[in-house]
Amino acid sequence: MSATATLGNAGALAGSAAGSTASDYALEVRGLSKSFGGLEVIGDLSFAAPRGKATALIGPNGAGKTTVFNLVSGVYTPTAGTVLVNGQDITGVPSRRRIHAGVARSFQNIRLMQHLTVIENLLIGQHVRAQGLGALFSPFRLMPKHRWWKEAQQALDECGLGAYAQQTVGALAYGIRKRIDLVRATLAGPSLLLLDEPAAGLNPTETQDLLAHLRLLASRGTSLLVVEHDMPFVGEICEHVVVLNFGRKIAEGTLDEVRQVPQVREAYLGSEEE
Ligand SMILES: Nc1ncnc2c1ncn2[C@@H]1O[C@H](COP(=O)(O)OP(=O)(O)OP(=O)(O)O)[C@@H](O)[C@H]1O
Repeated sequence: MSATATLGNAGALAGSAAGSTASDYALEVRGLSKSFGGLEVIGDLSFAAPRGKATALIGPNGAGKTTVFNLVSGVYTPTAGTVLVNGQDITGVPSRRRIHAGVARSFQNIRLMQHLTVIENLLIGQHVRAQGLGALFSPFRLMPKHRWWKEAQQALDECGLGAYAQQTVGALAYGIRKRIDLVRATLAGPSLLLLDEPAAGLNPTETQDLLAHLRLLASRGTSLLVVEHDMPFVGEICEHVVVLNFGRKIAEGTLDEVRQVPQVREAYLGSEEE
């Protein structure tokens, strides 16, 4: 086992951030804590996600994975600790402005408008990119075929989804909708993309299509942080794995490395293997 398969927070940065420059990491969290009404849900969590790679955040139900996503994306304010994206401290940046720091996310539940077409949904997503005067002019309907429309169509084409552009989202298969939601999240060109259970509910073919889509994003330099229960999926795409239990990091390393950590086997993978 390498030194990166660390136990607990004592070794939190020993195998990740220490000795390297901040720019090596798409994401660093340092000493992150979050309490709700006096109940600590995330405790003194530190880890780093290498730039241009996929990192998995895994752990049993209730371990705190979604809470970490909410802290990184700014939905929650941490009780303590810092969040750095590409070396920039974004801890105090409001959620709506984190896209400008390079952070985008998808959700467990697809957030597309069912009654609109695929391209209309993507254009609405584009609206968050607009700042200043641009924000006053919705790209939706008012400016058909303008630059954002072309970018949205191009993004669909690149992922093999171009034929769906004019179809109503509600009529599409679940796996296609999930990938449309992924295109929506990537249109702003995030450097760090947070994916909450991207493979949940997908059949094997859809899962392979999603993997190809994510590999395309990674090949273009997008760093991924993935919460996922599907370990074969994690093994396919994630070069780095962080394991949480009861809001604390219990291991960090490759999937093979963390599988060997007794605490991980007890907390999560062990029970699955049994
Ligand atoms: N807003 C909140 N208020 C109070 N407690 C919360 C809140 N959000 C999360 N929690 C608690 O924090 C803990 C971690 O929840 P979280 O959803 O982050 O876990 P998870 O690892 O994502 O779980 P799952 O795999 O089931 O999605 C749970 O005990 C949950 O009840």
